Amino acid sequence: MQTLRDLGAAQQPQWPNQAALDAAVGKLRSVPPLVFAGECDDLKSKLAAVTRGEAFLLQGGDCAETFDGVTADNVRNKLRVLLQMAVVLTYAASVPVVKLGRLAGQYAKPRSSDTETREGLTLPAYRGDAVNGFEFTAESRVPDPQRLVEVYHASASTLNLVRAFVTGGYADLRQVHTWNTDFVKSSPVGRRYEQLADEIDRALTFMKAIGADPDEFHRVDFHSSHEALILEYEHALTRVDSRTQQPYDVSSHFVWIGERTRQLDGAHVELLSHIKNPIGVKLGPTTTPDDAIALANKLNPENEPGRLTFITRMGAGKIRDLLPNLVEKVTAAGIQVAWVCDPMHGNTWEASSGYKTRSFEDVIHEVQGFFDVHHALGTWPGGVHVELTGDDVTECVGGGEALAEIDLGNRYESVCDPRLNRVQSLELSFLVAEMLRK
Ligand SMILES: O=C[C@H](O)[C@H](O)COP(=O)(O)O
Ligand SMILES: C=C(OP(=O)(O)O)C(=O)O
Ligand SMILES: [Mn+2]
Repeated sequence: MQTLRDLGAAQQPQWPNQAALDAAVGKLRSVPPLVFAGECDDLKSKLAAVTRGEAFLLQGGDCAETFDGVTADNVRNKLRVLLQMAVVLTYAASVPVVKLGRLAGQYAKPRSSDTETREGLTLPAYRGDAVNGFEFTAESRVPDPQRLVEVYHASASTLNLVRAFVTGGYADLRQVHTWNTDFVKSSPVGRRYEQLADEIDRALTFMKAIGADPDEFHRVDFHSSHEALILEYEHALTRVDSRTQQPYDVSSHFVWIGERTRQLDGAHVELLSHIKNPIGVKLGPTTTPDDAIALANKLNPENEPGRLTFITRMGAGKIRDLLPNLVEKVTAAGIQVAWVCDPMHGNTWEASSGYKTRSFEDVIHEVQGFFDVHHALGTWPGGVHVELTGDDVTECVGGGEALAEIDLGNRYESVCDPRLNRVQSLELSFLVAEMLRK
């Protein structure tokens, strides 16, 4: 029988011990699903609204989650900044915002190089906590399939807390001020947010006065997503839904195929073509319109709105040249797709200190280019996909706090790509809200 790996699967770990892999996969096949297929369908209908130009997607979280990062503070801070950004976008632009965390499963990383060399020592590259350890020792860098079981448990803990927050009152719109308390005095963007929160308070008081049900504001819809990279993991967590008899990848509500694994005949496209979740594909600067059309035909043969999201990541200097032809041809082919901008992955560079970084200004330029291209074509700029954290890290330069290259070492905590910090994330949301309003 042909296996997924026979199809040519890019970016897979070389597991050293087949018996250990079989045991981990066996365990994963027996565990309960992390999400319910009906929830995936709900998200799909929300993404259909994005496709129709009636809603905007905010997708964000770490480049790479870590097992050590599964703490209440870390999860809460990430959720909090996403809720604040969503409020800014919804209120300032009067557009419904679909909230999608890049979390509870984002543990595996594709890499440019299979190895990493430090001071003359070459070891296998770190491929995310799903595969091996970040620590630069030969022992830690050996792929260990037991980590896949740990990914499941880490994802379950994260999702459990997120579900508690979004349904249990933390995400209640009447808490708009509370999300900002430790922040407001220290930054201009915090004060700007506070003014917006005051306006929301007044609007809520008004709505209550005219008889609206305050419980309407008590909970928010929030979904999970990650890159479907490790085939054994995603396949083991694919289950047949008892309602519809259709297969769903129950590791997450939404999964996407990365830029490095989107080969039309490759294993990732094959696997995701068989599941019913809403899915995404990253499209980098080498993508031709024919590539995109062929991917859409294979991944969404019924052309169902909400099923497929194209996440473009061209780079700030290229987007105005490359995106128009892509969007124009895909649209002319009648393809139903949500267009989302990842302004991070085309804009990474190495600072002289050796830290991988991105400039906030490049990020904004790419988003502005994305809006301008869609505006010129009459298509809908459907959302943003960002690497961010709720903490005050120093990983991307620029922004209102004018973080400089020299500051990067102060608090650089990412194990893979540099993330926007809390201030930069909120600033981005105000700028995107302005673009949306226009
Ligand atoms: O997050 C995306 C990729 O895994 C990452 O950009 C690859 O980084 P690398 O070029 O350091 O391998
Ligand atoms: C690997 C990633 O991106 P891309 O596939 O676009 O390079 C990512 O989103 O972290
Ligand atoms: Mn990344």
